[in-house]
Amino acid sequence: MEIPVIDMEKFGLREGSDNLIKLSECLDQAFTKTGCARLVNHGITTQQIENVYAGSSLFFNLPDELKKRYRFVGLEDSTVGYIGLGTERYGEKQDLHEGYLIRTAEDLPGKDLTAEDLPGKDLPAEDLPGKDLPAEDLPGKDLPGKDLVPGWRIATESLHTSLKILSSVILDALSLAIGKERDYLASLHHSEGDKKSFKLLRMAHYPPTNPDAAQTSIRFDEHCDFNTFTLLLQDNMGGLQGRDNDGNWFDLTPEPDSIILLAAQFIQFYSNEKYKALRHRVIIPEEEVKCRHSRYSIIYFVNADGHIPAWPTTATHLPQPPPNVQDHLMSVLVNPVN
Ligand SMILES: O=C(O)CCC(=O)C(=O)O
Ligand SMILES: [Fe+2]
Repeated sequence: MEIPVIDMEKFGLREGSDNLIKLSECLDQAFTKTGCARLVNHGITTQQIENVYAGSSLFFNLPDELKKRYRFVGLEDSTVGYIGLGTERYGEKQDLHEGYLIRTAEDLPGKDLTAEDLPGKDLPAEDLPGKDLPAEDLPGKDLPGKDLVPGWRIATESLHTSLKILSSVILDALSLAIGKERDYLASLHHSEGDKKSFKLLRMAHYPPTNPDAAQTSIRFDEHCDFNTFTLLLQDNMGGLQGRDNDGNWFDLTPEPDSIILLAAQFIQFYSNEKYKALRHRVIIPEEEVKCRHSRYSIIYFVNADGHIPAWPTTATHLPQPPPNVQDHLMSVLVNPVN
């Protein structure tokens, strides 16, 4: 399966509407054909991405008791926090991923998480989790006794800002693609960062495993996303797959600096089913060196505001009246147990 490549530089991102029309045509083709695209020359630098992975590596390698302090408690009370290994399950198999969900970088662990918390607090900084990274890349390099993950927040904020800019261009182009005014989707996606916002950024970690684990487990079981569209960044470990219209799985292979764009449910419903949310999953790589290695990814879920109908009131194949986005999310998301 050939994944459509969209070169964002060609459209001069923030310029004339003519370019936006061209982008909307590319998105229309990509979403109609495959439900996904590979974005290149999107303006986000390798360094921005690597810095976030470095912080993720530092955090996810902390002991469980510490990570659980930041536990996600469910969408009703809060949309943010740490989701532990095995607390989300999408199918028969055991999911092997953990993640940290945020609305803004401020939701990441703050000054309350210091070197004092670490079991190995007397160790030199280079022996702290993430020691496989060069010392100058370590977000917590100013240890000991300081805020442990300031670099994670700073790096995440920078990446998040860039992802927001990219996503607003895509929202505008998709509005045109579904035959609406340019600002149509933006007007349904106002909220950002506040308690009501369901635009979420997830830092994900897939711990090392072994080839036999694939019998009973999977890194992330198949599903489609419930938001509008998803921007997905992955390291070079591989395993991400999408499912085509005939039910066959194809690889969404990592390529340096590219971002995978996935059509999700909201755009499926609001395009009158012209676009289909892409089913996807992350498998345990067959290649032993890869499956014995951690995998990191960053996923930006662009979602409409909580009070917006989850599907149009004109959709005849769906129950009417539609629930709002917030209630719909609550009903479909697997609520982590703890
Ligand atoms: O980590 C990945 O590559 C995929 C994760 C995913 O599909 C999700 O978080 O919805
Ligand atoms: Fe997903």
